[in-house]
Amino acid sequence: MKELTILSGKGGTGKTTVSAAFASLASSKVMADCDVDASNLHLLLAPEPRQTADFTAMRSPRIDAELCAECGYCESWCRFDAIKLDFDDGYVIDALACEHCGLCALVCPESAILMEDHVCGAWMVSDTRKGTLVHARLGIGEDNSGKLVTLVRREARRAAQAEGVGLVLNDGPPGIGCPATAAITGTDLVLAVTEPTPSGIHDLERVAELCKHFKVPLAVCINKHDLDAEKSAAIRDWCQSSGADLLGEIPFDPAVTKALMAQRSVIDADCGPVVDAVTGLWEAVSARLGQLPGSP
Ligand SMILES: Nc1ncnc2c1ncn2[C@@H]1O[C@H](COP(=O)(O)OP(=O)(O)OP(=O)(O)O)[C@@H](O)[C@H]1O
Ligand code: SF4
Repeated sequence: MKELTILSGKGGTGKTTVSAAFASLASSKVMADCDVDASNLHLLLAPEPRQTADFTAMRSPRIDAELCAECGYCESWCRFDAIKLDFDDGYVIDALACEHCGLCALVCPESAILMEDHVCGAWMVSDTRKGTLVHARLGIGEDNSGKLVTLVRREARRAAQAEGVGLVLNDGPPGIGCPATAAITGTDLVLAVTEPTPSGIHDLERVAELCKHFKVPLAVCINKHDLDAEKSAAIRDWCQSSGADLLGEIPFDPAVTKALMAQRSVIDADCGPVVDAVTGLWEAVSARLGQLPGSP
């Protein structure tokens, strides 16, 4: 089984546009929406959930006032200043400052601090007109998005195995933080969708560093390449000098936004020259995946 993760660093470069197009072009695959903070692939795929489950993760610690000896040990260890002495309530935890590291529970000599799980989101396995989609929803203000991305990927691989499907397509999150890291570790190939803008180029370099660190091969696609010829040339040069495979370039076309507003992929909406560009990109990505170790 092969796993492709589509990333960008900068948000809004066209990850979901490309992921939805690949979902239309790949004959056999399971899709995973790894943008759990602001998922939007489901808007294009009209999923019908066939399995729904709670996502539980570690919450803020709770101090049991009965057991607490008010020694102040936890306060002195907490590097986030999240534990304070309240003259009425004894030692209390500031939920906004707490980073859930759990150190206080480890150091408390009275075992007075409890770490409890709570429901902070949900994940779903759904039927769509393009095949199975695994997606998730993180509650407002909740942490643990990296953990939820890992869960979504695991369930997508599980579904692919059960269905005898050889490809998992991950629509990745923006940025290079914890959710992006969780979306690329152990994946076979990252396709970075970039655009010819200063932040597009800057964030492409950051994605490349991340891929290098986790030893994941990087391929690149320039979306809206005709909006700035000079910056697109700079991206081509960068790909050549850094050894990243430039696998395709997609022109700007207002029909793309119209297609997405009609909840259709650019392939299904037959978006003129964009269709040829994305089809060529998909063929190049498939060929690249086929050359990777472990391919039939
Ligand atoms: N080639 C293109 N021509 C014209 N508009 C485009 C093109 N590609 C993407 N867009 C538009 O850019 C916007 C962002 O695209 P998309 O949602 O695919 O990006 P994203 O990287 O998934 O964003 P996010 O980081 O928010 O998930 C959308 O309005 C889309 O219609
Ligand atoms: S370390 Fe334990 S006993 Fe000491 S103040 Fe903190 S919660 Fe109370």
